Amino acid sequence: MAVVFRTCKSLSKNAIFTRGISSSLRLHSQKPPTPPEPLVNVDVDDKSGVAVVTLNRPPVNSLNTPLLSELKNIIKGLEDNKSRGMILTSSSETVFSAGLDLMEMYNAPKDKLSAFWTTLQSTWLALYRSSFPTVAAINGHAPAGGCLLSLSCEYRVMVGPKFSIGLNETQLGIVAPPWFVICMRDVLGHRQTEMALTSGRMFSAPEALKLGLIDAMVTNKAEAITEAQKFIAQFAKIPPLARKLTKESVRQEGIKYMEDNMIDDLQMFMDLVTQEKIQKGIGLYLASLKKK
Ligand SMILES: CCCC/C=C/CC(=O)SCCNC(=O)CCNC(=O)[C@H](O)C(C)(C)COP(=O)(O)OP(=O)(O)OC[C@H]1O[C@@H](n2cnc3c(N)ncnc32)[C@H](O)[C@@H]1OP(=O)(O)O
Repeated sequence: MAVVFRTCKSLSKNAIFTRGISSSLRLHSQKPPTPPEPLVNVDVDDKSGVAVVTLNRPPVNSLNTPLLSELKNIIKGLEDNKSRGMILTSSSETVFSAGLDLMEMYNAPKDKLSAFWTTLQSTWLALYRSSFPTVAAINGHAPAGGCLLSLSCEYRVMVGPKFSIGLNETQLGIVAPPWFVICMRDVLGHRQTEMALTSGRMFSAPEALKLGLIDAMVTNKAEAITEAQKFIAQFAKIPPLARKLTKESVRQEGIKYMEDNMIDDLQMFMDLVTQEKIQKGIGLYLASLKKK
């Protein structure tokens, strides 16, 4: 193949060679393919040093391994550059994130399942314990893993009233792992978390505001970003090290849970998701989404 490529390349600079099913060699004269859009975009404001991190995986920003991996690398990059803050939002007009990509969990080989979950764990930990202030500008629906990402930030501004947010796992017949529970309990307290999680209830933005699941409701994305910037600006005069250590201290339970239980948590996920009845449930749910 390498020899073929070299020979052909000399014929035309923009030639791409493909082998068809019949193994015949075909030559297409065409421009080089445009690189794929990044799954996550980052835009750092020169003046404030605040990064707007935009999930960009149409149509619904479902969280697959490559997206999670990109998000983790971006968070690490922001850490290395001593970021002043991060605003997490979506390029979609209606969906912040549809949560975990169910295709990653459906009929997947064990090595892929395992890579998916460990990437989710490490991305979540990077976000949850990040030293800089984090805000979710929730400009669309945020079910399940989408809600988890926003709960892992320090402040949530949501566009309302028509979008919804919540950890709906039980409605799907799956169980939110303990660190999802910790995240929700951090924000809602024990009683409301129990009520929300056992029912898998999704909340409209006004309901979420009343409950304290979000901190502010606005009418569009631009306002959400402005509110997020205002929240982050409050920390301009707080010494970053004191802030970081305090955040770590307040979030100690979740951080420690993940650090101490990564392997058990992976095992729990694998045991649950590979069960036949769970697979069947995910398949039916996916089919119902596609039928809509
Ligand atoms: C086992 C332990 C694991 C526990 C943890 C689980 C956490 C999770 O995050 S599980 C995922 C739960 N997510 C959901 O329940 C959300 C499902 N999606 C929706 O409710 C809706 O898609 C939406 C409200 C987010 C958006 O609605 P909209 O009308 O704009 O779009 P749709 O037509 O429904 O979807 C477009 C397209 O995307 C596919 N899709 C939607 N969500 C997911 C998903 N989470 N994973 C994979 N694919 C998804 C949907 O099937 C459509 O596909 P087609 O274009 O092929 O029809």
